[in-house]
Amino acid sequence: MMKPLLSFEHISCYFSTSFGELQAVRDVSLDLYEGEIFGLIGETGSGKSVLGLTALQLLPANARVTGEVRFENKSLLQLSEKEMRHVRGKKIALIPQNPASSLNPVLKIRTQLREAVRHQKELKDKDGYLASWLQAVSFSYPIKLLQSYPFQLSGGMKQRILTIMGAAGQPKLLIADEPTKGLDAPARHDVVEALRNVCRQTGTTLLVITHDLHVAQILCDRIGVMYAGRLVESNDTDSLFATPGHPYTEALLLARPTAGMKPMAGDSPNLLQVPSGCAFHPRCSYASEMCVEQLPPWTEYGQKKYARCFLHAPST
Ligand SMILES: Nc1ncnc2c1ncn2[C@@H]1O[C@H](COP(=O)(O)OP(=O)(O)OP(=O)(O)O)[C@@H](O)[C@H]1O
Ligand code: NI
Repeated sequence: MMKPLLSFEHISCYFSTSFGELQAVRDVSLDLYEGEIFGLIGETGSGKSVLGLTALQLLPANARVTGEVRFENKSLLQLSEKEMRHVRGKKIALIPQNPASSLNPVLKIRTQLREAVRHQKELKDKDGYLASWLQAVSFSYPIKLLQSYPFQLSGGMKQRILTIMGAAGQPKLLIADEPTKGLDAPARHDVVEALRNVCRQTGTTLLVITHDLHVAQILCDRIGVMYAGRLVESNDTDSLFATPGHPYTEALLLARPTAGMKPMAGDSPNLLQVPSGCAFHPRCSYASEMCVEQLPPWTEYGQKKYARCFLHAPST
C-alpha cells in the first residue's frame, strides 16, 4: 500500500463571487495510496467537495485552481477536456451526492447500469456481471432488481445502485461525496458495507467525503480533517479517534452525540475573512499569541500522523 495513486500537490482553489474572490481550498497536499479508503471530514463549507472535484476537473467556470493533481504519475490539471473524458468514469469515478437526481426516473435500473459498463466490450454476460455487483452490495434478488425503476427503491437502495454505477466500470479511484446523506441508520450501514465490499474486492481506492464521523470511523483506513479550506490533520482512523492530533478534531469528537454533544465554541469561519495565523485560533482553547500571528507548519509528529498545529511543531 505504499505507492500513491493520487496526489494533491499544493492545491488551492479560488472562486470569483460578487463579494470578491474567495479561497475555498488552501494549499492542500495529500497522497492517496492504492487500495486504501481515505475519508475527508470537516464542517460544511470547509472545502471537502471542492478538493474532490479538482481531481475530476468538474468545478464551475468561476473556479480557479493552482497546484497539481498527479494520478498514476500523470499530471491531471494539464489535461484537455477531451483527455479528461478518458479519465472520468474509467479511471476515476464519482459517486454523486444526490441519488434522487442522479438516476433517471423513467429508465429501468438494468438500462442505467448497462450504460456504466458499455465500455467493457470484453464482457460477454453483462447482466450476470451486474447481478454479481448487486450481490456484492447485498441485494438479495438481483435479477428482479435489474427490472425495477428508481421509484420502487428506497434512498439507501438507490445509493447502493450509484455505488455500483461508479464501481462497475472498474476505475482505480472512486470518489464518494456524502454517500450516506439523508439515510437512516440501517440504510447508512448498508451503504458503508457496500462501499467497503466493493473496494476491498476490487482493490479500488476510495476517497469518501462525509460529515458523518461514525461513517468515517467504521469505513476509513485514514482520515483527513479540513478546516476553512486547509487540511489540519491526517491520521490513521484509530489514532484520530483515540488521540486526535488537532484541537479542531478534538472539538469535533466532543460534539458527537455519543460524547455528550458538547457544542464547539465560536462560529464557523467566513471564507471571505479567514482569521490570521491558524484559522481555528478564535475557537481554540489551546491558542496562544503565536497561533494568531503565524500559520503552524504541517508536521509529521508520529507514524502516519500529521497535524498543522503548534502543539506538535518542533520548537525553534
Ligand atoms: N460555485 C461556487 N461559487 C462560489 N463559491 C463556492 C462555489 N462552490 C463552493 N464555493 C465555496 O467553497 C466553499 C467550500 O465548499 P465545499 O462544497 O467544498 O464545502 P464542503 O466542505 O464540501 O461542505 P459540505 O459539507 O456542505 O458539502 C463553500 O463554503 C463556498 O463558499
Ligand atoms: Ni461537500
